[in-house]
Amino acid sequence: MSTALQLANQTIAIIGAGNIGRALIGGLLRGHELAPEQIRATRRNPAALEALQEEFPGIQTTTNNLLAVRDATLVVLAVKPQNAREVIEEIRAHVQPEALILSVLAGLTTATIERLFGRPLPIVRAMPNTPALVDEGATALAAGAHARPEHLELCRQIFEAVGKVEIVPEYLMDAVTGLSGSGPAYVFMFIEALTDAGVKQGLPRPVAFRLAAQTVYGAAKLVLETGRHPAILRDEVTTPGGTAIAAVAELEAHGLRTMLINAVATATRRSQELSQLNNHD
Ligand SMILES: NC(=O)C1=CN([C@@H]2O[C@H](COP(=O)(O)OP(=O)(O)OC[C@H]3O[C@@H](n4cnc5c(N)ncnc54)[C@H](O)[C@@H]3O)[C@@H](O)[C@H]2O)C=CC1
Ligand SMILES: O=C(O)[C@@H]1CCC=N1
Repeated sequence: MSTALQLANQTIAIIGAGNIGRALIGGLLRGHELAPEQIRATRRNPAALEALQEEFPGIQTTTNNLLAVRDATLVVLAVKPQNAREVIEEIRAHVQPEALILSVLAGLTTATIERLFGRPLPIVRAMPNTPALVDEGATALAAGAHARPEHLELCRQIFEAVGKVEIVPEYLMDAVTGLSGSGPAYVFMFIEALTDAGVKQGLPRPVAFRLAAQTVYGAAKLVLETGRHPAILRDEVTTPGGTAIAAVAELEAHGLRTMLINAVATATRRSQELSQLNNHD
């Protein structure tokens, strides 16, 4: 029989508190279940750590990973994939035997992480995205071989503080990385392009920018809140013989859908390649 792990009882070390790590600290503290003193954050740049301390008063910040992990019950690996090996080799002898490892690293399997630690340990793999910074993240979680359901639940609580969570089998994490992990980049390009399009038609850039961003936000909200199929919602915009259908035909002619399908396939392949690279000694 497994017992639930309480977020309030955790001591959390965030190794590599950059964009994603910072988003998690914000979400954890806004949830009010955890005191700032229960969080230790590391990164390389002392000035950036000072800024983090100012943003989140009370958390412990250090450039010393060993100091951060020694009493941690949950260790979050949030460095870039290329720094993962050195960081794991540095901390592995100092991580508590019972600690849960939560990895947000793209393209590093739980089996590889376990091999780098050199012993069986509970690992949960997460693929969040940067809208977690404004509590609108989309995160997928996958359990490693030794993670128990209560470990997965604890991680779900952490990411639900900064957005929506899906649980998937680990083999789907590359696809998640291609879709929602990398997806904000595609949407930002879309907003930028839509802004340029408005400027080309004579709108002042700040006005075009606000209209473009709000259109993307509002359309996403309409899909999520109504639960209706996007094709039906699109049909409601396209007045017969009107403006929207003329533009839709143009987008179809230039292969918008195929472009996105291929872009996500390419990002998924790249995530698979990174997994292969990281699997080799
Ligand atoms: N940026 C994104 O949209 C997403 C990133 N990820 C994953 O999250 C991880 C972090 O990405 P970001 O936050 O964007 O990167 P980032 O570069 O903002 O943060 C990484 C941090 O790690 C620190 N670091 C590097 N070496 C270190 C060491 N030896 N000890 C302690 N800290 C060290 C750096 O100082 C930096 O602050 C990556 O593995 C990436 O695959 C996952 C999902 C989305
Ligand atoms: O581009 C990357 O590798 C990371 C993972 C998902 C988004 N950014």
